[in-house]
Amino acid sequence: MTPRRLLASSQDIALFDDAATRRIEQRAAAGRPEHALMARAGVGLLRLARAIAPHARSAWIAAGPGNNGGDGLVLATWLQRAGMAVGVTLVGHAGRTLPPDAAWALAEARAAGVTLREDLPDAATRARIDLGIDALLGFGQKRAPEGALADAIAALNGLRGPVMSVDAPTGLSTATGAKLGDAVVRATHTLALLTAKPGLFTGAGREACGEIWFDDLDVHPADDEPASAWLTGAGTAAKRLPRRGQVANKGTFGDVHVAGGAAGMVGASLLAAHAASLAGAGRVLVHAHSSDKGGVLPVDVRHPELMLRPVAELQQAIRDNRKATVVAGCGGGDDVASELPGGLSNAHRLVLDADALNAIARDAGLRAQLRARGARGLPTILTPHPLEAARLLASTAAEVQADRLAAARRLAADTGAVVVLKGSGTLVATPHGRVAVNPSGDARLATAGTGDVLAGWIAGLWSAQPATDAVVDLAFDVARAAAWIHGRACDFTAGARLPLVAGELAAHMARAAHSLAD
Ligand SMILES: NC(=O)C1=CN([C@@H]2O[C@H](COP(=O)(O)OP(=O)(O)OC[C@H]3O[C@@H](n4cnc5c(N)ncnc54)[C@H](OP(=O)(O)O)[C@@H]3O)[C@@H](O)[C@H]2O)[C@@H](O)CC1
Ligand SMILES: Nc1ncnc2c1ncn2[C@@H]1O[C@H](COP(=O)(O)OP(=O)(O)O)[C@@H](O)[C@H]1O
Ligand SMILES: [K+]
Repeated sequence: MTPRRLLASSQDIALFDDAATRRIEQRAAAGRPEHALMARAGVGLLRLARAIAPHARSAWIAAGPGNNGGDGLVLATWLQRAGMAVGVTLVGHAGRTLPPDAAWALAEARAAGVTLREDLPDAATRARIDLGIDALLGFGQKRAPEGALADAIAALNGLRGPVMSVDAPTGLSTATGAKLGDAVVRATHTLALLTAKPGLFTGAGREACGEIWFDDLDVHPADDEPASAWLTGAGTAAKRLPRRGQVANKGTFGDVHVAGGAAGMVGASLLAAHAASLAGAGRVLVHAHSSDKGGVLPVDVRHPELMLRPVAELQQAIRDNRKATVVAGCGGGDDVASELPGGLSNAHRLVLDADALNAIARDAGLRAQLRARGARGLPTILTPHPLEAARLLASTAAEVQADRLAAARRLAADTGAVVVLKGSGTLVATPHGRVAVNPSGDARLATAGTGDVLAGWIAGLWSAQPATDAVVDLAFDVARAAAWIHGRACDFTAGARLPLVAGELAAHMARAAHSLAD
C-alpha cells in the first residue's frame, strides 16, 4: 500500500493505542526478516517526501535515539542515494545504546555517506533547506522533550519549507492528542506508520500534524488486533441519511421538542430547532422558557415551519407522544432544570446540551435519573464541550483535554449515555467504551451557537431513524453521522479564513448531507 490521506476516507479507519501498536509491531517483526519493517517504513517515507516536495534538493533530518530516529535514517539513506544534499542531526544519541533496528539504520546511513552531526544546522544552512524531517520521537514518547530535543524542535519549526513528521509530531502524545510539554513540532505533513494513532486526530493533534497520511507497511493491523477507537468515515454518515420513502408522511420522521431558550438566549433554541428540521424531523416544536415571560416571538419568521409552544405544554406532549425526541438545554438558563425530571423519565430519545448538562452536574438526583434511564433502555446523547464535561466529571477542562478519550469513555460509563465530547477532533463514546473520533471540521466552527446547531441536528437525524437497531448502536451512529456532517459543512463555505456563523451552519450542513447522498 502506498501512503494515503486519512481525513477524507469513505470508510471508518481503525485507530490503535500505544499498547496495541506495540503488540502489532512485535507480531509483524516476528514474521519478517530482520529490519524489514523499518526498511519498509523508509520506502513509505520516501514516497510521501517526494510527493510533498518533488523539487527539493536539500533535506535536513533530525533523528532521535529510538526507532523513530531509525526510520529517519533509512529515509536519509534513500534521499542521499537519490542525489539530494542530506544532513542529519543525531539528537540524544550520546551515551545511549540504540535499539537494533535504529543501529542498523545508522550503519546504513553512514555507509551511504550521509553527513551525520550532533549539532543543529546554522541559520544560513537552515535557510537553504527545502524539506525538514522530524524523526526525533514517535510513539515511544511519554514525557516532555527538553534540552537538545526542544532545540531541535524549535529549529524544525523555524524552517521555511515543508516539515514531515515521521509517525507523529515530536512533543505530541500519540495516545491522547495532548501536548507533552511546551515544545511540539508543527508539521505540514505527518505520515503515521504501521497504525493510525488516536492522538493525531484529537486535541492538539490536528494542529501539530498538518495533513495526516498513513502507511500500514503492508501489515494490515486490524486483522489480528481489535481497534482501540475508530475514525469516522463518510460512509458512516451516509448510512444514516434518512430514507424518505414514497408513502412516508410527517409522522414517519417523528417530532422533536426543543426545551431551552431562556431570556436573551432564545436564539440558541431556534438554532437547534431549525437544524432539527433540516436534519430530518417531521415536526419541530420549540418550548422556550422566555415565552412564559412574554419575551418570545409568536413565530420564527425566517423559519415559520417551527411551532413555538409554551413550556407548560412540554411535559404533557412528551407523555402523549412516546416516540418524541427531546433536545434540552440549548440556551436553557437555570429554568431548564425544572423540565429535566419529566424529560429524563419519559422522553423516548433525549439529547442533553449546555445548561441541561450543567443542571445535571449540580444535582445528584438528576444524575441518578440519567443513569436509571440508560438502565431502562432509554437512550440519551450528551453533547458537552470540555468545560461541561469537566463539571460532570468533577474535574477541570485542562484535565479533560489532557486525555480526551479517557474523559469521554469515563463520562459515558458513569452516565450510561452516549457522549459527544466536542472540540477539535470531536469524540463520540458509548457506555461500553467504544470511541469514534470525528475527522471533519476546523476552527471555522469556533463561533457562538454552533454547538446548538449540532445538538439540534442530532435530535432531528435521530427522530427520522426507524427503531430497528439496538438503541445504543443507533444513538452512537446518529451522533457520529451528525458530528461528521457538522464538520463537513466547513467545506461548503466561502473560504478557510472566515468563521461559520451559526445561523448559516445548518444550511451548509444540508449541502454537506446532499453531497453524501449523491
Ligand atoms: N521497530 C520497527 O521495525 C518499526 C518502528 N517504527 C518506528 O518506531 C517508533 C517507535 O520507536 P521507539 O519505540 O524506539 O520509540 P521512539 O518514539 O523512537 O522514542 C525512543 C526513546 O526515546 C526516549 N524518549 C521518549 N520521550 C523522550 C523525551 N521526551 N526525552 C528524551 N527521551 C525520550 C524513550 O526511551 P526512555 O528514555 O524512556 O528509555 C523512547 O523509548 C515509531 O514511532 C515508528 O517511527 C515503525 O516505523 C514501525 C516499524
Ligand atoms: N477548532 C475546532 N475544530 C473543529 N470543531 C470545532 C472547533 N472549535 C469548535 N468546534 C465545534 O464547534 C462547536 C462549538 O460548540 P459549543 O462549544 O457548545 O459552542 P456554543 O455553546 O456556542 O454552541 C462544537 O461542535 C465543536 O466541536
Ligand atoms: K516524529
